[in-house]
Amino acid sequence: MPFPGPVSESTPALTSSTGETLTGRPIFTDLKPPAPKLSDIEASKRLAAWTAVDRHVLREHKVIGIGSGSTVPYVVERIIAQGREANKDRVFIPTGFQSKELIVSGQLLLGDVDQYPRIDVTIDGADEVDKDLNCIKGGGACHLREKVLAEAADTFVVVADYRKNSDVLGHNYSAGVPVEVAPFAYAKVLQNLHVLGSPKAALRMAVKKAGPVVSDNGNFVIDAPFPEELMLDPYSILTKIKMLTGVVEVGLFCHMAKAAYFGNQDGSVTVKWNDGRIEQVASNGQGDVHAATNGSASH
Ligand SMILES: O=C[C@H](O)[C@H](O)[C@H](O)COP(=O)(O)O
Repeated sequence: MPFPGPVSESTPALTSSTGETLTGRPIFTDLKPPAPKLSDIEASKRLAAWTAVDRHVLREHKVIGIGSGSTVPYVVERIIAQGREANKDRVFIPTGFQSKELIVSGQLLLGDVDQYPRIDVTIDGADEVDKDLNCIKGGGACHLREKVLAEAADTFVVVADYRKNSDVLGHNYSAGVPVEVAPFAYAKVLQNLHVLGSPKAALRMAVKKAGPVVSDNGNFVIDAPFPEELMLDPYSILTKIKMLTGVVEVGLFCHMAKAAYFGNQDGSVTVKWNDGRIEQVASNGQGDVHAATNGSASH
């Protein structure tokens, strides 16, 4: 795949309208969307992904984590658009089969987290993000590797379309909390989850295969929906589930993301920061910041 688009190599340092420290040299690329025209949702994903890459994947970043899901191809697209020069001495760490394919087909250098346990920036999608930047992840069964890459990163950034922007986890993504389990322990963990307050927790079944979904790590996945009163405190649920023997990882990412970018239908981007600020970036790139109040972060 060619590296499209001209890239300015002599861009001055960016000062964010949020006061966010964007100390490095950003790499500006052409923001005009290429043909063909995308649906509203796809355009929103692309907008979020491109904005996040422009702000967080900087010249000095050499080890970059690439997440999973339907928004991530736009992340890779925008990184490729930064040009061969910017990417020639970078290494990209995938969170699973899909992102590995994106990296390889984009002719980017593939690495793994065992070689690079410290990552400059990881950008990933999410199934839902609440007002405190807690996320449900794992709708694609990738959350174990995703969490390792998020933890390993100096900066972890989430990108998504407006449907993922929520006040309370579970409002928009009702399938439940994804729980990766060792296959032989799944029935015991299911019972434990029922007792913990998720009576409808169920093994995730494959669609075009008889039997359960098997993760990239060879494990099963349980989806455990919890009532709103429990989802108000996702960290507490996370710790309880994580203590169950047989659980490999839980798709609740608490206190991890620095910022979440949501593309909106009107062409703007809502950015929720981990200090509570909410920034509206208009389609002309101008930011408008206000503090989050009374949980009104949804767009
Ligand atoms: O396991 C999958 C990942 O956590 C994805 O990042 C998440 O499911 C979001 O995927 P999508 O952007 O396709 O909704």
